[in-house]
Amino acid sequence: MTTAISPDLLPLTAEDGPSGLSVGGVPLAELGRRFGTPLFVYDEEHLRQRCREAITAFGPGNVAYASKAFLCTAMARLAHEEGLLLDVASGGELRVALHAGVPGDRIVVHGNNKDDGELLAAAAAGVRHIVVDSFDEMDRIERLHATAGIAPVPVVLRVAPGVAAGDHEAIRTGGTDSKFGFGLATGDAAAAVRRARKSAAMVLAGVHAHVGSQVLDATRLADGAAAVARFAVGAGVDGLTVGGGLGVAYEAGQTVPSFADWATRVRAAARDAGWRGEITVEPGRSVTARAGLTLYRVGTIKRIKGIRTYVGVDGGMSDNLRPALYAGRYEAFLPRAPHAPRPLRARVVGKHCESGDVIIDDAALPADLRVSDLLATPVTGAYGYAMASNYNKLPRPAVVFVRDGDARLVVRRETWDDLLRLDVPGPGPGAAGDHRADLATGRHPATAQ
Ligand SMILES: Cc1ncc(COP(=O)(O)O)c(C=O)c1O
Ligand SMILES: N[C@@H](CCCC[NH3+])C(=O)O
Repeated sequence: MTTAISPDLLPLTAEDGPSGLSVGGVPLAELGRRFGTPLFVYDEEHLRQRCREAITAFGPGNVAYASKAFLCTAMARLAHEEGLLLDVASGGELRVALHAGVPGDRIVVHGNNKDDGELLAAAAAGVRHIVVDSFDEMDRIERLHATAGIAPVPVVLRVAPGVAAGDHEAIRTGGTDSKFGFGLATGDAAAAVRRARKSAAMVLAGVHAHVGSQVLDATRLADGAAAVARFAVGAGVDGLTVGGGLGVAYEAGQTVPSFADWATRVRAAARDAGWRGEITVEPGRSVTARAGLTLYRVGTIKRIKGIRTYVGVDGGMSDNLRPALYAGRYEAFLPRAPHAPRPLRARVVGKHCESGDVIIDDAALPADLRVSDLLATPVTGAYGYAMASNYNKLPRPAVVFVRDGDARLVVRRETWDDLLRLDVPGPGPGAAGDHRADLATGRHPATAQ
């Protein structure tokens, strides 16, 4: 492919100008200089527009943003301001949502293995409902009701519908052979409904299914919805959530269903199954992916004659794990020349100590690419920062939201000092003696009383 980057992969406000490509009215070159690289840049207008499109398609109150795709205080606030509920999948995500000011009754709580602390925090926050995933979780909720005095909690039961979809094995969830949910085929889902109805600790508020993520075929999303809707109708349950999973285009030419297509397909499937109520969804990736891009600085270009060219950038698998984990594919462009043809083939790699640290296996790039160029990978707004790590002790990047010519830092870059903040101080350089910290208390044995 020698063509320029497709506008379909760029955030909605992306625009070419004398300083190269800008997003939200701010040139990417300026963002790279001001905030450093690697940098996650989000088009705030794009994020808000996707939230609105989802609500238009499914109706107010029927869309929960799956915060696992990308969460920080600013993102939780934005989704809440736009009228979305928040789907959190751990006590940590719940903590961020509450910190952002999202009221408990706008939050739904997921997780296949919630511990007592997470369940207590959810109950204390008065969450809209807990999505219960297992009989062990029911035991736990009943015990906490009996011993910790938590009020009966609204619960939605997660069902494994026997429909699994998604572009990689690791992100398919809805099959019967899955760690998630009560199997429909096994009879566990029906048993879970009976048990929830009898329990004094739970108020049954609905059923839920999620077939998988990065699903490009709306038929598969509809199949999952049909299976869980049929079950809900048979069981006489009132609420129906059909999960998230709507895919996005990472490369030019991929076609993806819109929120409206998704809503139409899922509604028709549920109606055919006899469902007459509202349908709730939990999109993550489809809200944030294309709104975000990553800026890197090119540091090395290694040409191996007759083999290939490696382009080394200043991030890698610590800010985008998707290529290594799911063979995720991306494109790249130079913000200084967004319309440039891209005849150069090269492998874009990170700075981590392993050969699997690949961002784009076979990227198309402009021929005049040089060291110190700013390079952008679009469609990194979902599961990029969310899965970032400190591998090789790389500080995690900063995140900025851009809008109407302003850039707002929403997550600051980690510093080298941040990399030490969890380390338990030892006896200090040069001190003799036992360097082992007490693993249970976190104190050095010499100081333990
Ligand atoms: C239960 C549940 N809901 C929603 C989502 C969000 O999925 P996506 O980001 O694919 O929309 C996920 C992740 O796949 C999930 O596990
Ligand atoms: N982390 C995955 C998606 C997981 C979906 C959450 N259930 C990805 O980047 O594609």
